[in-house]
Amino acid sequence: MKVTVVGAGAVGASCAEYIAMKNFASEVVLLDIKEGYAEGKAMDLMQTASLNGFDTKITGSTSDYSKTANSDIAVITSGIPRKPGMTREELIGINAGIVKDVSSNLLKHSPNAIIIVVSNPMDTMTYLVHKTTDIPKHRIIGMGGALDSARFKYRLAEALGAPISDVDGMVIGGHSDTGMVPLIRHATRNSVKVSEFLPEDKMKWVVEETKVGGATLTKLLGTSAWYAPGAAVSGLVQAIACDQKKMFPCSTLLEGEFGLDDICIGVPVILGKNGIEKVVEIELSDAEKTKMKESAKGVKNTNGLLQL
Ligand SMILES: NC(=O)c1ccc[n+]([C@@H]2O[C@H](COP(=O)([O-])OP(=O)(O)OC[C@H]3O[C@@H](n4cnc5c(N)ncnc54)[C@H](O)[C@@H]3O)[C@@H](O)[C@H]2O)c1
Ligand SMILES: O=C(O)C[C@H](O)C(=O)O
Repeated sequence: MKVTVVGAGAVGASCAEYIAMKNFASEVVLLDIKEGYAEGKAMDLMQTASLNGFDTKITGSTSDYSKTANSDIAVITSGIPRKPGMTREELIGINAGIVKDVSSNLLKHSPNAIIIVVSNPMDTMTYLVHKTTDIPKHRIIGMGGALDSARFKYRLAEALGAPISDVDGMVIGGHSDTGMVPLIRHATRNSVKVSEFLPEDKMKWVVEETKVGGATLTKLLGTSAWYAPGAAVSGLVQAIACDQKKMFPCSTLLEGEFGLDDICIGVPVILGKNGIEKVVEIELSDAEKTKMKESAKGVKNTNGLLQL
């Protein structure tokens, strides 16, 4: 199993590290445009192998896509991150060109690869890959919901005063400060609905903190987060590489599901060796449907800025 990660920055390197630590891939190639940067990150990570007990071979490449040839999975993390006060949507001007270029280069050398898009604004970048390549939709996956759901569980555990392992929950919708739809109605502590434990105002707090989870970290760090994003990507890569048939919320092209069309947005999917093997059309309440529609409107507005 060969995995390429384009962009050896904060998220790319974190993602390569988690993939290696989980020890399921034979090879991870990091690629970046900064001279020597990916090679340096790869060497540093390889020097953790004996300490952390993994056998995954990590190599680096400066812009040489021949090194990525025949990758089974390719992750796109190349592009600029936001700074405090910015929205993810403001990154479109620079990142759209990068993502278009990178996906085309990747597919020249790995025509059968499954592509995981991370660069922001992620739902629009996923749509861009769909529009500018000719690969089937089940091989184009946007990562956002897995991360947002992890943040949701973090906030739920905090509000409940419970260990995170007791908590389950999912966030669908667009990966944006206003577009996320945390499904609080479905969230549970050990299969008991959280509404049994939390008052309305606490649940509202959890939802609002989840939606601005990325912005909160960006304010603290001066740039956007990388540990949880890297871990979330590694979870998707492992589900595909190990054919786990796991359910994650991912951004995928919808053609009528959830009443939405011609849009990539976060919905529950089953991930296995073929990429997205199924969109799981869960029943939404009227309020959740309205939030999903509003979220889709926001993503479509951003898609409208693409020069296709
Ligand atoms: N979808 C998500 O949940 C999620 C989570 C975190 C970050 N992100 C996004 O991921 C992207 C990367 O974030 P980061 O913190 O790693 O940024 P970073 O600046 O640390 O790393 C980005 C890297 O991309 C490289 N790069 C730029 N253009 C390139 C090109 N054409 N080819 C190859 N490499 C190129 C840069 O040299 C840099 O090393 C940002 O757009 C950020 O918003 C998304
Ligand atoms: O917040 C960001 O800009 C990066 C990423 O989308 C995140 O949610 O951490």
